[in-house]
Amino acid sequence: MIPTTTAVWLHAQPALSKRAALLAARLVRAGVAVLDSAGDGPGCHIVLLDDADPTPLAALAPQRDDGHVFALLCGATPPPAASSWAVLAAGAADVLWWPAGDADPAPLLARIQRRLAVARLAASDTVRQTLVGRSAIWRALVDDVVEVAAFGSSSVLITGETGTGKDLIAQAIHRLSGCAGELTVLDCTTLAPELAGSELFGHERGAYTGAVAARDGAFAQADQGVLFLDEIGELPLPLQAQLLRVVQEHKYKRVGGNSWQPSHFRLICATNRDLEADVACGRFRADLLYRIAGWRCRTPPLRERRDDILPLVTHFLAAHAAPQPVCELDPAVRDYLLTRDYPGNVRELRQTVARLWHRHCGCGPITPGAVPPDERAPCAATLAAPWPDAAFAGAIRHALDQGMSLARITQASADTAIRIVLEQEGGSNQRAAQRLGVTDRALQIRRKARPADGRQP
Ligand SMILES: Nc1ncnc2c1ncn2[C@@H]1O[C@H](COP(=O)(O)OP(=O)(O)OP(=O)(O)O)[C@@H](O)[C@H]1O
Repeated sequence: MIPTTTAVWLHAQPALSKRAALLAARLVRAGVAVLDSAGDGPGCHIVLLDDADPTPLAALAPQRDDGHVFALLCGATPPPAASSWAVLAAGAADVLWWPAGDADPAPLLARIQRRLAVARLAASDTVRQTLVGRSAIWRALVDDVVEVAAFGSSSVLITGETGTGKDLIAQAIHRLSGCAGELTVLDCTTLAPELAGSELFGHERGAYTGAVAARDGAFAQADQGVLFLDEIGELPLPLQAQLLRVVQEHKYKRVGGNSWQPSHFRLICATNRDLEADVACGRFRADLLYRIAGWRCRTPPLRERRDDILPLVTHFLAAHAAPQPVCELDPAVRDYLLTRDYPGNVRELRQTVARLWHRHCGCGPITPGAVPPDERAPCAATLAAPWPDAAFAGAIRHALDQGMSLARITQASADTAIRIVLEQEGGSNQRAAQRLGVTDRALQIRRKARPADGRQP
């Protein structure tokens, strides 16, 4: 049952107000607090729509990026697939056919309950303090990871460039999955072909020269826990074949042994390779890929989530500064960190912060002198680069191609600048106004007039 402290906002197109009243009564009977349809706030939003026209979704429930909008399509027949997809594309977390106002709300309540549970876990200190990031793409990934970890048991394949947090995600899945056993980590790049069988499956005494005692392998160690095969894409083909049965049936034989040993483990694999391409060129077995990829996620490179740079910097600085409070950044240092490239992704950012920290001394903010001399040139070049640049012109060309007016483009540019700076300044209106060169009051008025300015235009 949903706690009654949970707000559920009910919105409906005018023609559906009777249906909404019936549904509200059912929800209240189920112990849910139903709030005024005119309001907006934290909690779940339920929107009743005429399935012939799903477009009013955004107007009825102000666009949210927390995945808490549920659409009920109220046509007499099941909605056409295109309507459902259109509603999802407009921002709904899920779409249900709602043929009658007094239908059983249990399916809807189950979905709301799941969303709220995922949101609670994703917002918990343990998750926020380890999987740091506030960009929409990162938060969506964390929601997915939390859901699959805590509410599923499938194998997970994590793909992504080096340094993007694959290892961290694997650790988080282990923590959140609530399994009794440990996280057993095996780096497939370190498996020597002649010892790999023993590393994975263990061996019996006398199985080969030097095997003076029986030994457990990774699959035995991972029993009741999680087995993390890092860099699975580097596994040689013969070893891939050996994994098929144990991954599918959760039983294996030790090297030199005859009996099947059971092992109940959850499998997580990670790679920075394109496994589909490897399958296509015969480097990776398709049958193994299907088995390890019960659920997949991709950790985005830092260049796709630049809004996460400052929160990550604060996170790494806090670790260096503890137990002292984290120090501020001089604006030039902040610009340097925000505009620099990070081919090594978060790992490189972490090392960059460590270098700054080691050169920083005394109290006060970290100043530009802390940036190592050999790293200053690209920064100066970036700052000296002309603006607006080709990327900006490309974005404007795209907007014009979409038929946008000058007013709309101007509006969207201002909205984007405000959104970015507010995110970078942790929501502080005062600091954001200072950076945007407007007064506090002017920014406040604009945000009030355009409440969506904190989101993607
Ligand atoms: N979202 C994040 N929050 C906090 N730290 C992070 C985050 N993402 C990555 N890191 C840090 O960056 C470093 C690299 O992360 P990790 O080892 O998980 O990356 P990876 O994708 O597994 O890299 P590789 O493919 O090279 O093994 C680690 O020190 C990790 O703690």
